[in-house]
Amino acid sequence: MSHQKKRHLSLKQQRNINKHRQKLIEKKSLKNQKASQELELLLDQEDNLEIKKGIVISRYGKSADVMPLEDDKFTSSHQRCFMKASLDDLVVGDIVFFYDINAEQSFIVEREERKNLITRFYFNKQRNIVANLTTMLITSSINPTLNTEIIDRYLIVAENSGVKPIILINKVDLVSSDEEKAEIENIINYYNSLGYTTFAVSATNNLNIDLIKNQLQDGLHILVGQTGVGKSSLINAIFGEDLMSVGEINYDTKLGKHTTTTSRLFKLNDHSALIDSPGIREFSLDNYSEPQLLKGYKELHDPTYACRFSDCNHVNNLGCGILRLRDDRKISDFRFKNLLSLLQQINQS
Ligand SMILES: Nc1nc2c(ncn2[C@@H]2O[C@H](COP(=O)(O)OP(=O)(O)OP(=O)(O)O)[C@@H](O)[C@H]2O)c(=O)[nH]1
Ligand SMILES: [Zn+2]
Repeated sequence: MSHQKKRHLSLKQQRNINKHRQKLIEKKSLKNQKASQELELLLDQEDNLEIKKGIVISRYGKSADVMPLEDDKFTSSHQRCFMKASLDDLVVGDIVFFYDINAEQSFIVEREERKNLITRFYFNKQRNIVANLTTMLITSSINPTLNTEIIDRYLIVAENSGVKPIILINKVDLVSSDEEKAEIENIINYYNSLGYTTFAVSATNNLNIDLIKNQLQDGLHILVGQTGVGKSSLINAIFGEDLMSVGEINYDTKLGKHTTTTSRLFKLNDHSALIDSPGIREFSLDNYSEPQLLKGYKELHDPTYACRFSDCNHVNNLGCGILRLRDDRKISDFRFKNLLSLLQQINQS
């Protein structure tokens, strides 16, 4: 293998790949049919095989679809890859190195260290959902009602994973009274004052879609939110006519109702992509601890508002920082209410 072909690899990665290749050679008599086919392919073409860098754009059971990266830029193709057993927890967004064998069967031998990882707890198990996110677009809508508790829940997830949250309040074309308008403006101003970029948008009227696009020039982004808030509509509005689906072959450009459960990655430009992931569309905080929950509340980052006792019930305990925060009017009523409700939920589960 020439140095030219390995130019994207660090020394450690080269070492790992060489070790893997050595192991394959040693295991010539592998019992597993698939593995020996892979082995033969690798050995037959050893000198022609190129190691490429790519990003996982979809996962299916024992395989993954990988989009090759050229000079770290997104491309327009993808190939089906198998992987060594120790890499079977790969998720969309993972950066990998693979032997480029052919479009139907290539082989992943290395994963780059993740910048971050979003997991979800369900069926009693922690499951990986998506890796290496830059932005989480927390989507809500004013119709039927604006649910700020769900916004706060996602903020907790974003704060604990090191992903930048942006809050979208969709369907503002449906605002019907000055009173409602003022209420929404208050909420937006409050989140902005905490340092969270928050936009009132309308997918239907194309309102402020450019503001969203400006935030998505670089990196991997995901839209999350309850069903019906307009995530698919917003993705269509963000992409306009140029929606490019690489996660699925023959995927319709209009994101209408679909039943697929795999995450898909849509390229926005050479350096930016949007992920649509049913796995993270909604989820609870079942496996979050109280300190993690409190970490997700910026108002509590001021150490003067720590509770005096570690087993504080935040209801009538002396020295409760959260109650003091409210008394000092350093937290809005709606955020305080959501906080108590979320604390109750995690303490029940
Ligand atoms: N009035 C109005 N309706 C909207 C807007 N955005 C979406 N909708 C409507 O809201 C409904 C749900 O939109 P979707 O884009 O399917 O919502 P979703 O969040 O992708 O829903 P799931 O796929 O179930 O998660 C559809 O009837 C849309 O036409 C908007 O900005 N204004
Ligand atoms: Zn307390």
